[in-house]
Amino acid sequence: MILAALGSAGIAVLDMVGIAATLPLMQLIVTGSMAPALQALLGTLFGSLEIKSTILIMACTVIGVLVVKSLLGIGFRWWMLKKSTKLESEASIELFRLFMSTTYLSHKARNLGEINRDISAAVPQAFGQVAMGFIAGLADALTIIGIFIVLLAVSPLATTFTVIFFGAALLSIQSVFRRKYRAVGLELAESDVNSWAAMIPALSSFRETRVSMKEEHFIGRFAEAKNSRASAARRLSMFAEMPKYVLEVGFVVGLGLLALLLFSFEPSNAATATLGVFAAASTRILPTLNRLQATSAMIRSGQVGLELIGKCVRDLDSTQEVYASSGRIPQGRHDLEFSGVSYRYPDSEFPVVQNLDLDFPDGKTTALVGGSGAGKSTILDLLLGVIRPDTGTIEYGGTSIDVDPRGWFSRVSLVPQDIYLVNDSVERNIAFGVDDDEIDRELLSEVIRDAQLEDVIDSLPQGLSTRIGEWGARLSGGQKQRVGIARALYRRPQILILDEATSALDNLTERKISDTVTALAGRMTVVIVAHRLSTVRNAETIYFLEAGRVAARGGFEDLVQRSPEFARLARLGGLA
Ligand SMILES: Nc1ncnc2c1ncn2[C@@H]1O[C@H](COP(=O)(O)OP(=O)(O)OP(=O)(O)O)[C@@H](O)[C@H]1O
Repeated sequence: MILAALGSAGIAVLDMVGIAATLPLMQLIVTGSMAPALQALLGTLFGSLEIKSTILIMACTVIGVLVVKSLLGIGFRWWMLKKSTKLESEASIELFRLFMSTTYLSHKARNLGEINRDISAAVPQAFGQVAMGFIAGLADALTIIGIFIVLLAVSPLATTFTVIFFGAALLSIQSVFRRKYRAVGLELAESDVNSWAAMIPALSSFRETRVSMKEEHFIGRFAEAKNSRASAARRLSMFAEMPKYVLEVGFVVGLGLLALLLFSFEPSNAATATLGVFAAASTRILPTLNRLQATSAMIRSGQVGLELIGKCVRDLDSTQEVYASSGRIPQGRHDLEFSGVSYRYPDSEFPVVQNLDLDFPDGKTTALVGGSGAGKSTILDLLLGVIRPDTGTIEYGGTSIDVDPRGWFSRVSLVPQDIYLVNDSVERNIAFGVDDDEIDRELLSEVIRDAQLEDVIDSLPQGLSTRIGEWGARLSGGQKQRVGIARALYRRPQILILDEATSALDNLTERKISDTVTALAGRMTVVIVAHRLSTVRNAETIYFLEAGRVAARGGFEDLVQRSPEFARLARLGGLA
């Protein structure tokens, strides 16, 4: 910022020199004479000169100064753009990093459209418009001040008049447009969120949108947002340009009034020379003033971006979670234990899970079942370590998982119900988030075997390199789940968690996936969360949950005997 201000000041000084040099040139052209000191200086430098040669030397000096100023101006602009675009990309990266290190709960409460607006639109608005605007405005303001200092030396009367005249014009323009710029900035930011809000649901639920024939509804909402953006952008450009026309008229009127003033108070020769200098200065002042106006529009509308980022950063700062790696999670394989765990969501009145004691013995399969709202997903989030118990402990091999979150994350792997598959190769979908040259081919083959994916890959046209479409569109539900299991296994977890991983599958496919998981038994601890009891039939221990508490615990047959509610559900599922 300091360098930018210095650069702007340097260019303003050159501007001053350029304008100052035009004064003796104008005097020479109009009156045929110039200040004796300057005449003496030229005499010392070039010997005695004819008037034509003197004019030529002075004209060359003015042109030289302007050329140097322009070249420096281009260099300065290039340097500024380099700095500001770099800062802008750094700010976007930092904001993305903040979004990625916020707590899981605060992330869940966010809106994707707003995240996109903040990173992709508000940051450029704040940097491109506000920061760059301030620097450009500073350069222009300094240039104008510099020119006025020179003009003040030429004619204090004319300068005072010009300052008052243009100052009043500028202030009135500002007072008319000031609020409009901000309102337009708000509209631009709002329409960005709205266009996303129309696009995301339509594209994410393409099939439902098609069958329910709601395409036009979403296209209409998108069009509304885009039209509102176009109208706001049009108004912003117009508001930014409007002052130009006002100033142009002001310039002609101002020059006429100035001529009147000068010719009333000064001899006509001197008045003509002064007017000439003012006319020359005005050709420089006018575009600069126009730019200053446009910059002010840019800054005001961009301020909305700055405010959005400020709010977003304050909010993110208060929800940042540092996931340290202390290396304290014990090496090797151990049991996982919940003791007296209770948890209440910040906005819920009562604890969602209460005083839970759960054991997940090493190498065994443990299942969590229960009706909707029983607390299964909450327990799973506690187990993953993305939320923390209010009371009680979760320990792995006797060490709380809280003391080493990163160490703990490296031991667990999750197969969610809706696996997010990207439109990329099978290979990249399994080794998710790993650079190509770092993919461990041996491990890849191993997990493909373990997830019983070999036949699927053999049937694909380009095998492992086949692109599987957005959300794995080329694959069946069961195949997607297998890719999900392979992805989870690629991380070599000690605890594999399946969250309703088979709930959307038909019985036969569910059976196959269950067999795949059963085949992993003994090699790792498996935790299955399910509604459907058929999925958990083979689990060594089943926790039957009701309203956040363990209603019953045991093997499948054991629970059918001991829990009437469990037995009822098993009968409903044709399992008892
Ligand atoms: N982010 C949240 N904020 C407040 N309450 C929540 C939040 N998430 C879940 N709950 C509440 O906690 C309770 C348990 O929810 P949870 O999702 O753990 O149940 P579940 O057994 O997994 O249900 P389902 O089988 O329907 O997914 C529910 O009453 C739910 O409304």
